[in-house]
Amino acid sequence: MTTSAAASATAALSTPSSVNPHRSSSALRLPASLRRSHPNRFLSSSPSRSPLVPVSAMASPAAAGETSSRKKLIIFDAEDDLAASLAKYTSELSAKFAAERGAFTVVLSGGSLVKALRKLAEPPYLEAVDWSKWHVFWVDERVVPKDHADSNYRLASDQFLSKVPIPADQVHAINDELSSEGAAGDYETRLKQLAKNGVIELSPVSGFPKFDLMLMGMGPDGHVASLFPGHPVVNENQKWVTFVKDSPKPPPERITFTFPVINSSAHIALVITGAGKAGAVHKALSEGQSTSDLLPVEMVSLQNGELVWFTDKPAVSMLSSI
Ligand SMILES: O=C(O)[C@H](O)[C@@H](O)[C@H](O)[C@H](O)COP(=O)(O)O
Repeated sequence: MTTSAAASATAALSTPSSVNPHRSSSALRLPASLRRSHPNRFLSSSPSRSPLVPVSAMASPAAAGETSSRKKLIIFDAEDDLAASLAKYTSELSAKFAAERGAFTVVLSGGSLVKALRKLAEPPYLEAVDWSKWHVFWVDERVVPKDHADSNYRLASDQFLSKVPIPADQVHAINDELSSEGAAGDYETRLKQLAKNGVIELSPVSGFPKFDLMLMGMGPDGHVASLFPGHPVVNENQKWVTFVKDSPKPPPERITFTFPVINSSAHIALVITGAGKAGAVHKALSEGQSTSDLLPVEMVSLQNGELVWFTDKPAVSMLSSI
């Protein structure tokens, strides 16, 4: 999508303010193909000025006892705007969950997502966020020692966690002394204990853990967490945590949350930037595909929660061909 296409589309859609209190005056009309009923269809927006403008939402109204999910796609002019918006979004959820239940469970991926969190460790968020309520988890981890250059724990620790005062015993890293299979089982056992203690909520719908916020990236091939296209673990529907020994993205051994856990989340922020992701974004937002060849990113579909794609213009640059 060119800038001018985005700009001219920007004025066209108005979103009911009842759906979204943060409504921007600018919103994007997407092609009809993006507004149809595929589970991953979104409305979209291009907030160039506001720090947080989840402009459009597609909500399924929920009757009592039913589930509802909301999906948004936000397109930022610059990565710095994205990082500012992500910090605001996260801090608002932190305040909400800390007030509602005295804990905020946050799940991180590796990759470029971690850099996008940098503004949380700066004023005003550094002082304003109640870090004592945070419990941090990993949606996936490479099976390497914690001080290894490939470790997602180390990445998050170096770039984010070392800069904010989260109590050390609330940072739930994978046990790096175990095999991939052992580490996955151990992590699942620890999550179950934290669910028993009430730190992690359980979804009344699925019985799987319901994390307050997952912050995840997507690979150029459409993978999320360590759930890669065509790998059998994408179909795992019993375990909370599983492992792979043959990840196409090095290193090969990883542990990963399963889709039932990911899709039970209360909120997911999917951070997707750069032209290298444009093909997968295009595929994910295209119609006419069968449900048998879904990319992992297309399988992210919350039962009862909010999924927000935080993207930039290069990442959505192929959408004009839809
Ligand atoms: O450990 C990992 O490899 C990640 O958790 C992985 O799922 C990552 O988030 C994506 O590959 C996106 O990474 P980039 O944003 O760096 O492309």
